[in-house]
Amino acid sequence: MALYSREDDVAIIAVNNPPMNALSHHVRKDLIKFLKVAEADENVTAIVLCGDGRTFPVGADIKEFHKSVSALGPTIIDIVHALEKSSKPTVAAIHGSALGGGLELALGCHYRIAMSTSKVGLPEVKLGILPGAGGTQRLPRVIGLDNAMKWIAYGHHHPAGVGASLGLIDRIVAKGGDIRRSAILFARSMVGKGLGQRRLSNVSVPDASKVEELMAKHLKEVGLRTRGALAPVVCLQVIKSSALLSYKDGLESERQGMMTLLASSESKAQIYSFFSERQVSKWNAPGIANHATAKPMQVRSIAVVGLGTMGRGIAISSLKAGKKTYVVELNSKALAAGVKYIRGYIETMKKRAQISEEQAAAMQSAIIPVSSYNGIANVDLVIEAVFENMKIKKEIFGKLDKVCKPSTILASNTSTLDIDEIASATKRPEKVAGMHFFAPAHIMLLLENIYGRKSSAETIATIMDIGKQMKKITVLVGNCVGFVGNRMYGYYTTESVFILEEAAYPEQVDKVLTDYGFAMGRFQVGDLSGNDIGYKIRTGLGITHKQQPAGTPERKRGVLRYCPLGDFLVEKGRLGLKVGKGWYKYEGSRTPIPDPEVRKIIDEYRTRHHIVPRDISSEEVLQRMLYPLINEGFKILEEGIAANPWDIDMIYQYGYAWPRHTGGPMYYAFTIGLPQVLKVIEEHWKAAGASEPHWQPSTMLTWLVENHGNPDISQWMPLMQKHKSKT
Ligand SMILES: C[C@H](O)[C@H](C)C(=O)SCCNC(=O)CCNC(=O)[C@H](O)C(C)(C)COP(=O)([O-])OP(=O)([O-])OC[C@H]1O[C@@H](n2cnc3c(N)ncnc32)[C@H](O)[C@@H]1OP(=O)([O-])[O-]
Repeated sequence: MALYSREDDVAIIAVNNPPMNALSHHVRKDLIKFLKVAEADENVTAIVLCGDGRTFPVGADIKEFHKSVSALGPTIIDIVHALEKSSKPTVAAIHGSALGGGLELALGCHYRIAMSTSKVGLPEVKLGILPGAGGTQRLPRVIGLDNAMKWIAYGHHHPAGVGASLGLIDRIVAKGGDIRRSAILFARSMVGKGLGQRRLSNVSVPDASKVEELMAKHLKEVGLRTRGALAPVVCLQVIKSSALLSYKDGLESERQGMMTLLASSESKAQIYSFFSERQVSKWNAPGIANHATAKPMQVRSIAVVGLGTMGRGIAISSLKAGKKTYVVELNSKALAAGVKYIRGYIETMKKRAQISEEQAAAMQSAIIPVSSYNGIANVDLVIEAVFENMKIKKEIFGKLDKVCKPSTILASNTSTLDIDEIASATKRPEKVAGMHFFAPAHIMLLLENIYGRKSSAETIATIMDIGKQMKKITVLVGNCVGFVGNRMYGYYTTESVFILEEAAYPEQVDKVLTDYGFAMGRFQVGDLSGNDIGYKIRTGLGITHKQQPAGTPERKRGVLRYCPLGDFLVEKGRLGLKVGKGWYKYEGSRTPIPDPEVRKIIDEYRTRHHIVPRDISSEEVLQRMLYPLINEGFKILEEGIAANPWDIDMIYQYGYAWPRHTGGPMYYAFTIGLPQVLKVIEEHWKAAGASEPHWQPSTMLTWLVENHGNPDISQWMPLMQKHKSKT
């Protein structure tokens, strides 16, 4: 709803639809109604539009999308035009965020004032759509075509100050000021001033003459940064019409663009992603607790043990979350180097205005370097980030268990090792869990938290809460080798080298993946993170080429098919970008260059095994790269390691750069259709059999297809639970 009140001669229309004042149908009806009241009331000389509670409206009600109510009149554009047409000055009073349809309402107003702390933007492209209430036509008229293309094609939230510098915001109210009072005074001061040029539909686009060069520039950039996503391109085409067509015709092209995008599978995937980002925080650990039943422990101090690349990033995330941060290295040189890096990075963030002077000073003084475990006896949470070795980790956990106070939670940043085994080195397994950050930990948004068999409800609630305080997309999963992300990824990399054996070279496989939307292909990612990481894991499993007794078939490990090409690379020193060569060669930049040396290694290997390379379609490459990963995702769901498909999809979007406009591996399977995915998996399983167990179809996938065909992704787990409860 919206509320109407008057302050003497100024009408105040306040949107009141907690938590974010989304412009649901009932709100829209109230807004039109109250605008008519204000317009008709002779005692009213000006109108202020604002939001109650946390924020100004943050846009259309996304929950109404794809429901008939979203199109029910009045629409947001109707309200925009009513605000603009008003004979009395209309002023938008912005606090919190004015986003999407909310900012479009403000663009309907004759004036906009905002709190200095507020944010403004048109983020619709992140939902796979475009600003559909005049934003594509009105924003360019205020901030120019160039800026409008940037704002809309990428959908960032901009500080109000930036909006003011571009002429979008007419007055900034300092922190602590009263935005509503300021707006009333401002509105009153505008009474009697001409509104002609304040009606944006009357104004022309300032840099319209540059439309072709700007279009070319932004299309190129969008092509590089949003890899194959439809919405950014359609946004640019529609914004272009603001420079070439009348306001009315421009609006029509906006309406058509919106229809195209709303009907696209991409926008459905991105809207699914919007709600999934929020769903994952509603965690559930079956048989232990869930987000509603468990209470987190208060954490004032965090100790990070090990200041390698991961430890440094975790320490910075802890400092950004306002925690007293103990940084631990037993070796004084390593301690000094780690602290130096962290202090330097804080200064860099300050220079980039990512944090304020005060925040930087507070972070600097919250760093406590420590060179013995005794120094962290009283911390609330320890996050261990040392070398990936079980023996070393158990030793450290054993020592921490002895020195830390009983309430201290001990978490490991391991990316694959068994949490229960680590916990067994302590007398407090209920206080042990995994917190798997992704490199670089202070940049990557994903935090994969792992609960062990004995982790307590409070321990789980606490690590989930810390993830939220670090502003991470925090996903809770159960304990198994490789947890969710790396467990699935293992089959992605396994199949990739099988494809090299049979038919393709690294650059061909990677092109299929980047065309699909990944920022980088599998082999380029291997070179970036270091091919020796995978080699160490294979060495730990005893399966690398070098470790095999003489006479062991190169392409077999017991009954399992094996491909040693990745081993050959590492054994030849081709560790990746860090040494200038891996699956590609690198000549002074991060640009991967196909290397004839690698082709030679692959060709010689094929010759040795009498493999005649065959043609392979992009479709087959894509299916063989993604379907084993999806199949494993279903196995993870049936085992209860992940509670919901969106947990997996958020892990892949925020940890493995899975393209957002396809939703993630599980949502992608739903888009393709589970019967089709199962059919392909079964064909490979029939062909490969026990030598390639990653193609053995998941029981859950098979059951869903046989009993429900392609049920909506939101129904997968309820259907499974119902089935299980009957059996
Ligand atoms: C014509 C027009 O051109 C078009 C068509 C449009 O306008 S399209 C719409 C364009 N607008 C957007 O894209 C902005 C979307 N919102 C956000 O980006 C964020 O909310 C936020 C503003 C940055 C705050 O983040 P937060 O972290 O502080 O809180 P939260 O957890 O996210 O949100 C708190 C709760 O509010 C819910 N919520 C937030 N925005 C919503 C919206 N626009 N519609 C419906 N629900 C919304 C959210 O699901 C969560 O619910 P629950 O989980 O508690 O049940």
